[in-house]
Amino acid sequence: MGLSPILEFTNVSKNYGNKKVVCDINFSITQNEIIALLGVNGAGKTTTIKLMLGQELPTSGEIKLFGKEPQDPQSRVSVGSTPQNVEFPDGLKTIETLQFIHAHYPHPLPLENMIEKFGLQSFLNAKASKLSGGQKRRLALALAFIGNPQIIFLDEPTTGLDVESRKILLNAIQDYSKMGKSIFLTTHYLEEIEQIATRILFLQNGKIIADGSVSHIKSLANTSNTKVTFQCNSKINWEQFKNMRSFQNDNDNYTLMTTNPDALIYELVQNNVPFHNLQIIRENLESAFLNLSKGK
Ligand SMILES: Nc1ncnc2c1ncn2[C@@H]1O[C@H](COP(=O)(O)OP(=O)(O)OP(=O)(O)O)[C@@H](O)[C@H]1O
Repeated sequence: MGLSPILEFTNVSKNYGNKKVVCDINFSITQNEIIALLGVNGAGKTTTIKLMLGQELPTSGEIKLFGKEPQDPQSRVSVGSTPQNVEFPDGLKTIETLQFIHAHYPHPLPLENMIEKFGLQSFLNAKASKLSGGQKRRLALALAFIGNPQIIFLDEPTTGLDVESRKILLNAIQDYSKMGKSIFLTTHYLEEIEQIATRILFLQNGKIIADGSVSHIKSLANTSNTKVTFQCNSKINWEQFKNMRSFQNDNDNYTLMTTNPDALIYELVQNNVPFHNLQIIRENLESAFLNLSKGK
């Protein structure tokens, strides 16, 4: 028996005036997923998150969150989120803000753990509205997790975070998914997401043009090529190398393209090619993203 979906989009479209921002998208999310929604600026990522949260209504199609409308308060209790821009009301201190939200949930996570996990100790008594941009984001992230929801939606959560805070967040996301929960996030930082995402949705002009694991997305985007670079100062008959797809050289600096770098390097060694400064540069999600965005 399959897991019942947490969220389901069926033929969902959203227009603003006569501009189609989300076009007939279908997907569902189940337990234990870390899903990254990728796409260039204006692709429709924030709109998709707003639709998921019931902050916008679809022009057509159906969205179900825990089998209910996303605006239904019963489904909202199992959802955590942070918007792209976070603001807090004047007056409440950080600790009071945490306590206030903590008290709203039936089975919240321990407050102390959240304070420690997101490094909030040093500004617990400061007014939340007066925190720095990065501190506000850390507080907002703690608030997204604090209710112990089944799914958390994060719109560009690492934007404005320093290196340490990014690490904290990425760990928090992984720990959370180990508890069987799901996280849905948008991001422009592909390198960090490549490490943790179990699934990538790729949005282009409001359409999902790819949906799958990081390796699936890379394979779709034709990134099976690996670059092998080295320096070599002797003349070589390159035609003999079966595992090489192409080569370029600039004097002694060589760049070879291959789908099998291990086999190619073995061939170089077997043929006594006197190379040095060898580097293997594997294509990453970033290049997959660029290829997909360009429609390659
Ligand atoms: N309330 C609105 N009214 C009219 N147009 C809107 C509205 N909100 C978004 N749009 C338009 O919808 C398109 C998609 O916007 P959206 O914010 O969803 O993109 P995004 O993928 O999140 O972009 P970014 O990476 O820049 O955050 C854009 O062209 C934007 O101008």
